[in-house]
Amino acid sequence: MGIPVIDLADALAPGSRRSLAVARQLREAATTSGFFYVRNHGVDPAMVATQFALAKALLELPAERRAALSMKHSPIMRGYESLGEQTLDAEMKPDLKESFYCGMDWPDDHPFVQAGYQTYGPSQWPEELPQARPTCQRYIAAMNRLSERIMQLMALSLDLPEHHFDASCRDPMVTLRMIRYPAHPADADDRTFGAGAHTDWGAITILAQDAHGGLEVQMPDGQWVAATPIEGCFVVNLGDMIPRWTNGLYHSNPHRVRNVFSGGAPRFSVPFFYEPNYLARIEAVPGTVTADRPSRFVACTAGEHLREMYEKTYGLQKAAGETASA
Ligand SMILES: O=C(O)CCC(=O)C(=O)O
Ligand SMILES: [Fe+2]
Repeated sequence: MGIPVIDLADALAPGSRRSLAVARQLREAATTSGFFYVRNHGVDPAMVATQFALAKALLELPAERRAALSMKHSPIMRGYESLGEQTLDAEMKPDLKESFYCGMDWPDDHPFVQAGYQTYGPSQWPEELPQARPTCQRYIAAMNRLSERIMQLMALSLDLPEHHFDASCRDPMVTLRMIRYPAHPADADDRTFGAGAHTDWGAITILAQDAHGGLEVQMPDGQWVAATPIEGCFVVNLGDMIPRWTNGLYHSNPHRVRNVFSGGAPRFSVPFFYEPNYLARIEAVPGTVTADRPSRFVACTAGEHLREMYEKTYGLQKAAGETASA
């Protein structure tokens, strides 16, 4: 069992000819590894290349400029995360990566911005890279379109109407992250990772990775399998909201990164995290609670779920009034 490649040709628009065939492949991946590649996804390769060039420019700004734009200055965690700031696997050493987080531009008077909800609000942009904001906004728009379509194919895969998740995905919580992994140290021990083993927290992640490799996925039998880069493909994986939405039928699998194949060069990756609307209710969809599969999760809102995850890995204080259920 590996990570399948799903070809989205003739499945990119609602009602397309191959939608049901793709939905079947998606179900197979979702009930096993929770990971798949997508090919013919409709995103211009030049746009992806531009995003990597920007990632390099952002993450190689002088240290004092990166510190000035630290995500610690942002109530919604936009900006720079420095080396070792996050520990994705609490049993391991702090992660050997640095990253830049940004999100969609929301109008200041949007009710979710006013409420200070996680992910809705301004990003921090470096003045010296004026192209950063428009480049990221274009990339996010393309990722939003692809994510919406994957959610529709997921609905079909669950024998639901194609548009079942559309309303939950209006005004989604999205985060674009650009990551730089330094070369893995020669004297690293087995507790050293670029990104420690973790599951993603949201609905779907669309990952662009450079050609070096280093990402591994844990299969249901416990084996770790390399998610080797495939030219022209994104890696898509399901986050923890999906098991909650499907009562455990679909999986969010652990994955981890070690930058060990790059010959000493840094590795760059650009994950895009797509989550439903902050207030969307995440509870088992029709057909997923059965006599054999009794209800396994407490229903919650998407916002409550996400907030709980940030608190876990960054040790954030719980915001007043937010009571995420487990
Ligand atoms: O860099 C990668 O390949 C994966 C990054 C990742 O898993 C994450 O940011 O959640
Ligand atoms: Fe991840």
